[in-house]
Amino acid sequence: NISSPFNLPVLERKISKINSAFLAFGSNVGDRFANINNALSLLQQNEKVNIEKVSSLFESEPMYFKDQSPFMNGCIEITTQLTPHELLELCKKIEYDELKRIKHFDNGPRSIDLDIVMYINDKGEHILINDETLVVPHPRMLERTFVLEPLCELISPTHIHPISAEPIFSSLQEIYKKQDPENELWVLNPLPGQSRFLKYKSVTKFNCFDNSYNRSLVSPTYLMAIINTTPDSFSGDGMLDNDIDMQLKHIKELCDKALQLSDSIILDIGGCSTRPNSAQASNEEEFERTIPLIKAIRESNTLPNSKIILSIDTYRASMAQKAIEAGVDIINDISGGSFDKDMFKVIAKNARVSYVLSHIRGDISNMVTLNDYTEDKSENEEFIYGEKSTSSETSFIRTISRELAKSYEKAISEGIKRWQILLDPGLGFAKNGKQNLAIIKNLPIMKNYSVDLNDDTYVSFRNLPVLLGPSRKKFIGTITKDDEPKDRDFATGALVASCIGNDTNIVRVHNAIECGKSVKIADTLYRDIE
Ligand SMILES: Nc1nc2ncc(COP(=O)(O)O)nc2c(=O)[nH]1
Ligand SMILES: Nc1nc2ncc(COP(=O)(O)O)nc2c(=O)[nH]1
Repeated sequence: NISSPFNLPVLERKISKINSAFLAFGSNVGDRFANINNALSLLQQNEKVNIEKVSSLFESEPMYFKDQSPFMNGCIEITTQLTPHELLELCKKIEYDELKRIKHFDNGPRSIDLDIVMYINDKGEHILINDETLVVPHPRMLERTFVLEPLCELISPTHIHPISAEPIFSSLQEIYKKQDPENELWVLNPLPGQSRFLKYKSVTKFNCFDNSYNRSLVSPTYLMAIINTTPDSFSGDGMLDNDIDMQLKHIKELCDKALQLSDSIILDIGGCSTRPNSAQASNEEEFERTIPLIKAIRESNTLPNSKIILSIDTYRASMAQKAIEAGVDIINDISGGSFDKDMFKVIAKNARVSYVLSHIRGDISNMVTLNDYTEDKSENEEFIYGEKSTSSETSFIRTISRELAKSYEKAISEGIKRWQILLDPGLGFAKNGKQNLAIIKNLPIMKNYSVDLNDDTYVSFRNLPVLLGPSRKKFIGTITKDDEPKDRDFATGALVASCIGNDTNIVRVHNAIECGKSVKIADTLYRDIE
């Protein structure tokens, strides 16, 4: 387990707001994720450096010299009192002295590479350097999607490159328009255990009808199967008695069928119903219903464990910690960290565990009364696809996104890394039926949303995976006149296909066998996946 280097309490954050710099990191030798985490940890430990932001994690085929392993890349934003040359010295010291990098040849394999991409002084001016040891901005940054893509998560869409005098966003768009496979990237969510990741690939497609270029997912949608061990889940599929053998038998049948259509399956174990106004299970009850089953799944040698990604649906920090110790990969928290103040700290301490950050207002008992989004209280500058947006058409989805961006910023400030986060707009959590449909329809806008939050913090949802959970919810039954949740699977399948058409990364369903077929059809139709 790599301890998170960023879980310094806010008060201890170093005052180093003099200059800022953007660094690119890369690794393609050894445990790439550990190398990167260790390098960032060593940077953070320097008293003249403070890591302000970390991008998503990317994987890409090697550029220039092809005959080597795929690289893991990303970018960070730091504030620093070091000069550019002192910063270069620190990067080299970390690469060679601390992490024992051996340089074979230019563009060759490396355990870690830290490059200065841009350096900006306290007046906000780009520092330009071109001497025999250092060139800033990095001379090859504008030809590298593995630098520009992560960088565009950290800078505003209007950020101009000091040499090209073009917005850096535009340079990236121009590379993508070439539609060259060499420039394609995978986005990764790390999972416990070396080389286990959730992976998503987007490519740029030309739309001949309106001559536009759009990015869309081409990797398979992940199926998250709900394993309700609560007796009172609204969908009535709770496995009443905690009969582990019965549950394992059900899970085996589920996996055998579902894995005929996909390479992996996420099992979301839930021991506490979050149906509106439902009575909340005690800690003990939730523990008894979930942890023994998680352990039994991980200890089973009849289940296809290498293809099973385990999630626990809990808003309790203590439960999350116990589930991580029992072998869970993802914490699925419907509360966005708002029900338990310790949740973010638990996630931050487990750098390889992923976390579903959901939008909600209020709590289980009052969220149904909190779905008034008419007042667009945005005093923030908001962007959609990099363009400023204030239109009333997008007011609702911008409000959801803005509130979720504030939860995201709080999670990051408590040490969670961007690459751990999956977003969920929370269908049915402080939303009525029409609003749930509006979220699904406007999902591409949320995925391409960014905002300048008050304390001049820029948050972008670019590349963050999205999970949607429409399955068997009341808004479906209202439309199809199905009072019984179990009768809503066919309609859920139709809705799941629309979610996939709108670029969702993961869908959470009750009937994983039947909805797994909707996922397969939709992936084949929208993502050209055989
Ligand atoms: N995908 C990918 N390919 C690469 N090829 C060469 C270099 C060498 O970069 P340098 O010029 O900064 O040493 N770095 C990468 C990399 O980080 N990712
Ligand atoms: N990430 C996520 N988790 C969830 N957990 C429970 C429910 C409530 O539905 P259930 O009781 O049928 O599980 N919905 C969600 C959801 O929409 N997203």
